[in-house]
Amino acid sequence: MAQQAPGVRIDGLTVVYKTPAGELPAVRDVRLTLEPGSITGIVGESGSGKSTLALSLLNAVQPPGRIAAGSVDIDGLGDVVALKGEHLRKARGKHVGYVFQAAQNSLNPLKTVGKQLLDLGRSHGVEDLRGLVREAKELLGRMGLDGARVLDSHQHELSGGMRQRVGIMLALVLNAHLVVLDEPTTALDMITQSNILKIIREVHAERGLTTLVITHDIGVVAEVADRLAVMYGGRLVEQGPTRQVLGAPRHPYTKGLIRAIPRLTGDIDEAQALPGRPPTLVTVPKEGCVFRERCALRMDVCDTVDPEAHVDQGADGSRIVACHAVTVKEHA
Ligand SMILES: Nc1ncnc2c1ncn2[C@@H]1O[C@H](COP(=O)(O)OP(=O)(O)OP(=O)(O)O)[C@@H](O)[C@H]1O
Repeated sequence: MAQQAPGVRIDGLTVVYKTPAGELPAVRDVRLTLEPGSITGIVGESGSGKSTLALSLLNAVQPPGRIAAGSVDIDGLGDVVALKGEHLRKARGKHVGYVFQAAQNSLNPLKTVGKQLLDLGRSHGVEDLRGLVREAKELLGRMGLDGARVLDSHQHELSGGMRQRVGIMLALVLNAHLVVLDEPTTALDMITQSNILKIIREVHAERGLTTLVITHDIGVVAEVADRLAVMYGGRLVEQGPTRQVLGAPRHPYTKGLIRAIPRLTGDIDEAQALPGRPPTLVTVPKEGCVFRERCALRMDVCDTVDPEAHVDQGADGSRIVACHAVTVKEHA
């Protein structure tokens, strides 16, 4: 089954939002490859552009946003940026399963979960609707919920954590082989979160999926992802195999994120919050390095030249870092 997992190649992707100050990029010139069968985590603080990037995988960026440049090439689908209308609708759900960040609120309040499940199945031409319900119950059961009861419930009868799990079920139930999970576990306590991440990993392996997990919580990525991409101010600043990036981070922003998490440093007294705040669309620098305002390694060149992504090919996959200071130090 593993051969069904699609590869994804995002190249030169720029997504802008219209603001009173003009069209400003929330995602800028992003290049990212999701290897077939891998789990990739994208991590970054609020506003770094993670959700916008995730929506682009479905060509689902809504006005006032638009994809201004680049391509998202998915095996079996082609460039989704060029897909339109019915082709696009069919691709969503069937080829690309997704849970949006707002999953907790995205259920229709007037219909039971079961009715929405049937609507989803019908809109994608599923003939075996009984099979679909069976599958949904099975997934909900694995996530610790009473499937029959949940399917009979309306949104208001479910807690935030239950809705989140319903969102994950809806992302997986149509058997899409590319799955995008945006903040899949934010409403959950630590034990339930860990449990859900374990299930996501199991289902990923059983079905031979390619999975993208978006989160602000580097601990989530540490638990679930094979590869990690770090996003800041609409740019990908570091990428690599999760263990390597967490064990030996190279970009000053990645180092700061890791230092801020007691769970990862192992010592609550040693955790240090990252100073300063992430930029907004308006305050993000238009030229030079997007991270320089918060960076201890800032040099003159950072003010004017956007650092290029530097690629090192390793046995476990490439490590990529975009930082002048790192490049100067490591390649002096
Ligand atoms: N509809 C919109 N109109 C204008 N600006 C937007 C819109 N949606 C997002 N943005 C801006 O784009 C930037 C990226 O937002 P995005 O939601 O992609 O980031 P994120 O990393 O997913 O953050 P969060 O975790 O808070 O959702 C932010 O500065 C945000 O304010």
